[in-house]
Amino acid sequence: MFNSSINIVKRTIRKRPNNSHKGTFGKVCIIGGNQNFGGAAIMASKACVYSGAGLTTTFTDPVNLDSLHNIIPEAMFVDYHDDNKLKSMINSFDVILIGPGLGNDDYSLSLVNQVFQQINNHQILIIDGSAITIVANHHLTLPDANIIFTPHQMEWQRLSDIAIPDQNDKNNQNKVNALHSTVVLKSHHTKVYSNNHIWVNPGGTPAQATGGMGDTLAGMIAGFTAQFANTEDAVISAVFAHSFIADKLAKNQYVVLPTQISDHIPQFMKKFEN
Ligand SMILES: NC(=O)C1=CN([C@@H]2O[C@H](COP(=O)(O)OP(=O)(O)OC[C@H]3O[C@@H](n4cnc5c(N)ncnc54)[C@H](OP(=O)(O)O)[C@@H]3O)[C@@H](O)[C@H]2O)[C@@H](O)CC1
Ligand SMILES: Nc1ncnc2c1ncn2[C@@H]1O[C@H](COP(=O)(O)OP(=O)(O)O)[C@@H](O)[C@H]1O
Ligand SMILES: [Mg+2]
Repeated sequence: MFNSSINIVKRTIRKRPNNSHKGTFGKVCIIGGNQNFGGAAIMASKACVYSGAGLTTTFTDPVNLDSLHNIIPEAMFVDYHDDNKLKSMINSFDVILIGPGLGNDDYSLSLVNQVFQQINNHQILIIDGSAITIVANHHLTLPDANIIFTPHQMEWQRLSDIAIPDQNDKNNQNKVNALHSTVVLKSHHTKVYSNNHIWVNPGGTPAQATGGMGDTLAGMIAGFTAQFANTEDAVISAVFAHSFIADKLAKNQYVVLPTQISDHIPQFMKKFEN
């Protein structure tokens, strides 16, 4: 399991061509971070930039602007209340990540609806955190796009109607097929379900059990899928990298912070590039 996962990572993370530029490595939009959960959008943005996405733009509440730029000045900012900007920019991104720290109020719902209405089927849409709860609570119809859900077990219960004790491979795969999406079901043993294929993460540590860890993973998945052509392999590689880095840090640390994982992504990618 570990060796086959390493093989996926090695065939995914390509050496960067000399004649490349930032546009070669994908444009990502991250939508999230209300007045209470700004950290989630910032952590996702940091993870995305450190994963090597060429350009990252964060649509968030303006209260988060200074913190965003203090922590990750490489990310661009758009006020997520600016409907016209969202409308005019949305189709310019390769990957849209919506949900980290988005919250569940009416405005969050309207943002999810706007994205669902405008996204096209060439784009990758990662639905995380609050956005999963919104899709579930409001029974939203999914748009025609390359969709990746990243639920923890409770979010998956809300979305799938499968109670946590009943979340076995057969029940999960049936629901995944009905959703026509990839699902990263996060737990102490995260699994990636796609197209009748299940990958089980060989790594992970309880040192990861801290708020923001999933926001960071969502940002990594955004960064990896923006750069690497095989989306399923890119998702698996991001999940693997996230826990591989955590496992290494946990050898000397009681708890691993999400932002520390991001700090180590560039070294991880260098180690496994091919
Ligand atoms: N710094 C920031 O800005 C941060 C912002 N954040 C943002 O907050 C938003 C809400 O996300 P959320 O995950 O915190 O809340 P919610 O969806 O209600 O789920 C929690 C409920 O599910 C249950 N549960 C059962 N199994 C579980 C499992 N395996 N893993 C996890 N939970 C499990 C759990 O049960 P409990 O453990 O409490 O018994 C509890 O009842 C979202 O947008 C996110 O991005 C956070 O990332 C934190 C840092
Ligand atoms: N005990 C554990 N062992 C391994 N991984 C864990 C453990 N607890 C949490 N994680 C990982 O941490 C992340 C938590 O995601 P999530 O609950 O969405 O966090 P948040 O929304 O606070 O950012 C997932 O990637 C999950 O696999
Ligand atoms: Mg989460």
